[in-house]
Amino acid sequence: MPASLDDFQVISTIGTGSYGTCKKICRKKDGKILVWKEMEYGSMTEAEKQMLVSEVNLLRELHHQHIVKYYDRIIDRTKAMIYIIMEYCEGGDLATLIAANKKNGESITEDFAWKILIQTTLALKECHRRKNGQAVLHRDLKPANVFLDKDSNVKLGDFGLARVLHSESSFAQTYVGTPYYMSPELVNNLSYNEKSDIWALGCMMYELCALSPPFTASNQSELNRKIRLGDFPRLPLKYSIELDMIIRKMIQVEVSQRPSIGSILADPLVQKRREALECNVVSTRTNSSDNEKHDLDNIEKLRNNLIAKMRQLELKEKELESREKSVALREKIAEEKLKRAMSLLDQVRHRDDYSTTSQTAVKVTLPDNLSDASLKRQVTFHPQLFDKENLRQKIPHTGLVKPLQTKSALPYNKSLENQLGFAGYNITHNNLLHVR
Ligand SMILES: Nc1ncnc2c1ncn2[C@@H]1O[C@H](COP(=O)(O)OP(=O)(O)OP(=O)(O)O)[C@@H](O)[C@H]1O
Repeated sequence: MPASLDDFQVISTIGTGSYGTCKKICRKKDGKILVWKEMEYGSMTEAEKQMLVSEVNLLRELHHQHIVKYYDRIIDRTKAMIYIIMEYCEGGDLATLIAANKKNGESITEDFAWKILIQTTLALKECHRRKNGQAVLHRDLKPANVFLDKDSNVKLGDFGLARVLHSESSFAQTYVGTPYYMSPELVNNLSYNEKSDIWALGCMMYELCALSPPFTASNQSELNRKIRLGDFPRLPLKYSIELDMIIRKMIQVEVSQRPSIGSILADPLVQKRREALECNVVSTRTNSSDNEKHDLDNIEKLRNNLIAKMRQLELKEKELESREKSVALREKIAEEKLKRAMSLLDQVRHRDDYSTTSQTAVKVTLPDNLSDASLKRQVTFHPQLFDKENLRQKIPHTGLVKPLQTKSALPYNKSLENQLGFAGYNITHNNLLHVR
């Protein structure tokens, strides 16, 4: 029994396109959520109406996991309306995704781009499969016609409908989309073919990644000129050269240079990506072999994490080793300097021993700026005892001494400052000897 409008309950309006309004509906008998597209056919000729009906019937034969499933059509003659009932794609469409990414300054991942490319190609392959010797072309491949299910898998929509609605009919005149994806052969008024769908797929993939179509212009003739030239910028650098290359191949002005669906799918990189994609799909199911695979994946991940951590440790060890080496080197330099200082000090002592007078003693006073009278006294010490221990004994409470200008064989001079300074004493600019 054919379905009737009463079999469904409208839940909400999803949106309105060029040809009609899309509504979310519930099938009463089992509660299944679907959508229908309401289109008014009043302005169509009888031939167009027939064509529309036969196309919708054709859609029912297109069964593919990446094509929006068409369930039924209901014709309401009193209102001259046709309702096309289809699978509900809760992930929305790619046009909405592109707009959201543009707004939020985000972009899709490389993996997601490959997924969309592969799944849309598979959907096109199913459509391009010749029926009675004639390929079914999409003719309106664009982000707004590529939907996503709840797991972000592709569901190609509006298939075949575009074929009818874009024909040279009065109805087709209502099409108001901007033809950014028009291929050079269409710009040159040549016929649409399978490779025109490939061109559109390349343009769509480009826009999905770059968030802007490959060819843009403010008017149709400028756009046509750019399309004929076929020059467009590289994809943003975050995308691989391989992805850029495959999209570039699809957007080639020369039709024969564009790859067919078959050659896209035969590309080794596409095959590798496809295998990975199919593995992922399998691992999301819940049978035991999937669980085993999931476990193996987890072990592999853990192994990779361990390897990465070991590499980090190795790097840290190397860093520590080189730090140790540099500390050892610095210590060695310091030792040598100390040795040199001690030997200079020895030379000074030796020179002082050589002198036979009382000049061997160096008189030291506390600096004037120490106000405590008890501290303001002269201190005498022998250069032989000129080391930290003795100075501390001789000058309690302070490390400051002032060498007197005596007949000592140890006159204050810059070199002495350097020698003593290094050996543990500082002599400041006003002849203050500071014990460190
Ligand atoms: N099967 C579907 N599942 C979920 N949402 C859908 C489905 N088909 C269409 N939509 C949504 O309904 C709205 C209207 O879609 P429709 O296809 O009528 O027009 P359009 O694609 O936005 O524009 P145009 O008709 O110019 O291509 C869009 O927001 C679209 O994403």
